[in-house]
Amino acid sequence: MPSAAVRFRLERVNFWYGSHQALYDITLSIPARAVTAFIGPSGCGKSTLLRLLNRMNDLIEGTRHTGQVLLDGEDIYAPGQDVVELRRRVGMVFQKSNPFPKSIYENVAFGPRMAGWRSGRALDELVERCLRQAALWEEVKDRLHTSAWALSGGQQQRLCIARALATQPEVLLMDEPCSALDPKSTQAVEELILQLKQHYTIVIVTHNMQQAMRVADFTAFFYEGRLIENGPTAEMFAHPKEKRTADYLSGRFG
Ligand SMILES: Nc1ncnc2c1ncn2[C@@H]1O[C@H](COP(=O)(O)OP(=O)(O)OP(=O)(O)O)[C@@H](O)[C@H]1O
Repeated sequence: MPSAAVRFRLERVNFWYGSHQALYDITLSIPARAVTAFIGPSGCGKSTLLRLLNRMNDLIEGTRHTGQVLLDGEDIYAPGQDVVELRRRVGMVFQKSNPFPKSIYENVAFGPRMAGWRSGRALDELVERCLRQAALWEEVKDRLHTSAWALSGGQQQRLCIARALATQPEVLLMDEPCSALDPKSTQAVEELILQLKQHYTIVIVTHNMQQAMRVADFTAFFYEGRLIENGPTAEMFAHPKEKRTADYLSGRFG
């Protein structure tokens, strides 16, 4: 990849669910303060690879990997690594928005409270800042203490982004964040992603190639657990080097 600072570096990563190998020999750099998209047909391992980046796969019994996953040069799987701190640094937003059954305010305040923040002005300011960053503040500022479940799907997804931002992460992992959203909400979330990349490293799994074109600086194409090709998005879409990439991008399969 080009000269941008590397945030994640994967070195020869293999991954298994029990005896089923889902990833093969993945070597890939993920640049800082840019958006990287993982694309490829269903089941090719995009989500598995995303979950390796903040050790969410640890929660699935019977999984194991070989190779190295380096964050700022440090192996996140090395003995003694603090997984709670890792997940604070590497936040995650899921396909289906999943606000807690609490108020809008408490959804955003949840992570900071777990980290020891008390009620007060500093917490109010943090909640406001995150809601502003998630482009939701104007829509909810008069009803912060009402249920998050009363928000629309697109608003709930932006709330989940605000909640992820509240622990002050460095990286945001997004697993198909727009797949349950209508076009207008999708546009709002995409605009947000473009804003956020100024401060955060973003990795997004998407089935939507137009979305990858619109938001991603870099794209990695996977097929049957292998990384087939990666590089700057515009270049890869215009001139794919591999036939399988070209076939996928042209809609011939997937
Ligand atoms: N919890 C699990 N237990 C066992 N196998 C799994 C599990 N999750 C995923 N797999 C398998 O690992 C492979 C990769 O799955 P993964 O969900 O990473 O693919 P994906 O590219 O994200 O797919 P999709 O686009 O459909 O979400 C698939 O063969 C899948 O069946």
